[in-house]
Amino acid sequence: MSIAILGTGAIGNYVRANTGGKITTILTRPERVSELQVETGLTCVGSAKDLPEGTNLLIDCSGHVGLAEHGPTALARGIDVLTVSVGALADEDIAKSLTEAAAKGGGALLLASGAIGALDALRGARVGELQSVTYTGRKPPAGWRGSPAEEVVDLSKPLGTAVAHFTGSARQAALQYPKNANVAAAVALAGIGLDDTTVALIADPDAKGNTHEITAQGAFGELTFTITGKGMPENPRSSALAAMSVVAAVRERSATIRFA
Ligand SMILES: NC(=O)C1=CN([C@@H]2O[C@H](COP(=O)(O)OP(=O)(O)OC[C@H]3O[C@@H](n4cnc5c(N)ncnc54)[C@H](O)[C@@H]3O)[C@@H](O)[C@H]2O)C=CC1
Ligand SMILES: O=C([O-])CC(=O)C(=O)O
Repeated sequence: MSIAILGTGAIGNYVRANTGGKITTILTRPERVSELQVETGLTCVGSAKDLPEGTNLLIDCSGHVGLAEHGPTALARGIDVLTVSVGALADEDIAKSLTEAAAKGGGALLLASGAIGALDALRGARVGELQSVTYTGRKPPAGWRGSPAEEVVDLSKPLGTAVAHFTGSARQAALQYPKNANVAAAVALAGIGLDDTTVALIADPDAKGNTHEITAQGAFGELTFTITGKGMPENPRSSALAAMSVVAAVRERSATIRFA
């Protein structure tokens, strides 16, 4: 297995450090190629066109722009792309370009479960009639820095109470909060879709971590799922579980017994 990675931030670095040397190539911005090559000793390239022959997996840990920029080229070359930037699929142009490239080249776009769980239950539940799915994301104020929450609430001052700075569909959430609402998109894609999944995003001074809650009702019964994840030290916006889920997907890729 020859694996490349895009993104050398909090998630990307964790993934590289925990996949036992399986990642041999870094796809980065062209201006960073030489510097990163010296820093890491790995092959570094500035375009998906230049990924070495034989690369069969590109792991995207960069965000929506990176996936939109490099995903289609990799997929068109027949390279599978495992991504945490699930919310990018809320943009119809990006979704179309990824889908067409995958159909043309044979690569598959693999969605990491990321910072959330219960996607397996939703995927099963949607086979029967799934009536409603809601997702609530709750983070400490610092977890919303750099997002549109700042237009609704002053995150630099202590918050006296929890503030819901977004309510709407998963598609709107994913488009407006590219760094915070990938889980909303994952819940939607596993369940009743981006336009029918109801989302609330909350800045909460009492939040003990990044809390994600799903409720769902359908022919299967009822589901309530809550997880309180620890933010990554390098980036409190991103939960450690998101990075762990990518490592798990890489490890399971070569396992003979694995979850389907
Ligand atoms: N699915 C999920 O549960 C989660 C998904 N995410 C997504 O993962 C992304 C990355 O998270 P972190 O590692 O915490 O962020 P980060 O900001 O620490 O790292 C992002 C890295 O990607 C690189 N990058 C960004 N755009 C690029 C481009 N166009 N070309 C090449 N490199 C590019 C940056 O230089 C940086 O190295 C977030 O922006 C978010 O979209 C984050 C948390 C959970
Ligand atoms: O890491 C998290 O807690 C969730 C997140 O940022 C996202 O969904 O983009």
